[in-house]
Amino acid sequence: MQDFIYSSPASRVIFGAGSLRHVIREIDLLGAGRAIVLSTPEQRADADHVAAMIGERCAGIFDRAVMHVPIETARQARELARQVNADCAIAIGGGSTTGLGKAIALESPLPILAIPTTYAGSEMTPIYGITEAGLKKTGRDMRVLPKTVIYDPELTVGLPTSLSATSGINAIAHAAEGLYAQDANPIISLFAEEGIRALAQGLPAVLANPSDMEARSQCLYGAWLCGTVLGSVGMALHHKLCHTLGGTYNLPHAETHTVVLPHALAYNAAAAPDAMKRIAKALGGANASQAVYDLAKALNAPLSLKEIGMPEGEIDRCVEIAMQNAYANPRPLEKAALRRLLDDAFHGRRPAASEAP
Ligand SMILES: NC(=O)C1=CN([C@@H]2O[C@H](COP(=O)(O)OP(=O)(O)OC[C@H]3O[C@@H](n4cnc5c(N)ncnc54)[C@H](OP(=O)(O)O)[C@@H]3O)[C@@H](O)[C@H]2O)C=CC1
Ligand SMILES: O=C(O)/C=C\C(=O)CC(=O)O
Repeated sequence: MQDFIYSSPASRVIFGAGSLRHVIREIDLLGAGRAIVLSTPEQRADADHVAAMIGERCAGIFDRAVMHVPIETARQARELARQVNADCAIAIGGGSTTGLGKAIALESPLPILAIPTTYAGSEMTPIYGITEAGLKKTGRDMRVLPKTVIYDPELTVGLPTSLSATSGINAIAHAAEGLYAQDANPIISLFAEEGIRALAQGLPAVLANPSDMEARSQCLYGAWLCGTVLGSVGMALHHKLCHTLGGTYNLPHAETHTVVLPHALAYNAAAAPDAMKRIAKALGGANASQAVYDLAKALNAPLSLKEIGMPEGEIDRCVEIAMQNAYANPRPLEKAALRRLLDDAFHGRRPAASEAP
């Protein structure tokens, strides 16, 4: 066994159907008085529900969270939190709403109580992202890690099956790259394997019956574990490519992860054989990249970059951008192979069984 460093994230997690009922107790345990509740405009009803549950402990609602946290939105939310004297922020929603909470925590001492309703996993990471003048900057800061997370699968029943599928594969991507991370460690690898297994089991059952609480619980449990992996070890080629594609062509976040993952795994397969074995085993398949592709297909998820909005003729430009910044990856970045990867992802081809470079 190799030497390793393991740091335990400091979040308190409350998990279970109906666990939202503990929200006042959790505000108390944070030592907070009054909370500002954050949501997207479309999830305003969820924010209203939380506000009604906490009554006079609600200092106000900010319902303007949007994807990628524009700096203007972050400033408005920070200002409202200040005006209403909130000493805690409750973020109910997906990664966009959690991201807004993080932007507040970055510049104030407000602890975040996150109530995730997708599988993106942001609630378990100290990673923040803020978009200014069209450019998204990400960073790591322990101040933004939510202090408490309430995982209530009942709140995910309304997540459409299409988004459940892609958000679930977004979570699997965190775990898959965690298994071959440069700073991987055996504990986080256990989280990764178990997270993939739970999602691979839960997602088809959610597709069959979106109200199946056992399946919803499996998925949210898997999302928690995969989010912990994202927050604990470094990501590699797959996440960098998705960041480039999402930022350059404004592609939808979870869908981009879903399309790219099989191809990023095929690219890295020969350089990370142990990780591939563990990913394949957790997915119940023989080959990691094909098993991810087949799962996405079975879930009726998008399989090509073309169908999610990437324009034709952009692959070379994308390869250039991907080659610009050096980062850790099991296999070195090779222009021709990256081009093949992106071409396969653009057309949605199933990765070949032989994954050797
Ligand atoms: N910092 C980090 O560690 C991480 C950050 N992220 C960031 O988070 C963002 C993506 O997060 P993601 O969760 O995928 O997307 P969003 O938070 O944008 O949510 C995606 C969609 O899900 C809808 N939605 C969420 N929950 C429900 C629900 N329970 N029922 C019905 N609809 C629901 C939202 O609807 P509506 O808009 O209609 O409310 C929205 O359309 C990106 O900006 C990404 O970069 C992602 C992972 C980790
Ligand atoms: O871009 C961010 O906000 C930070 C990290 C992620 O989105 C992780 C991911 O690509 O899923």
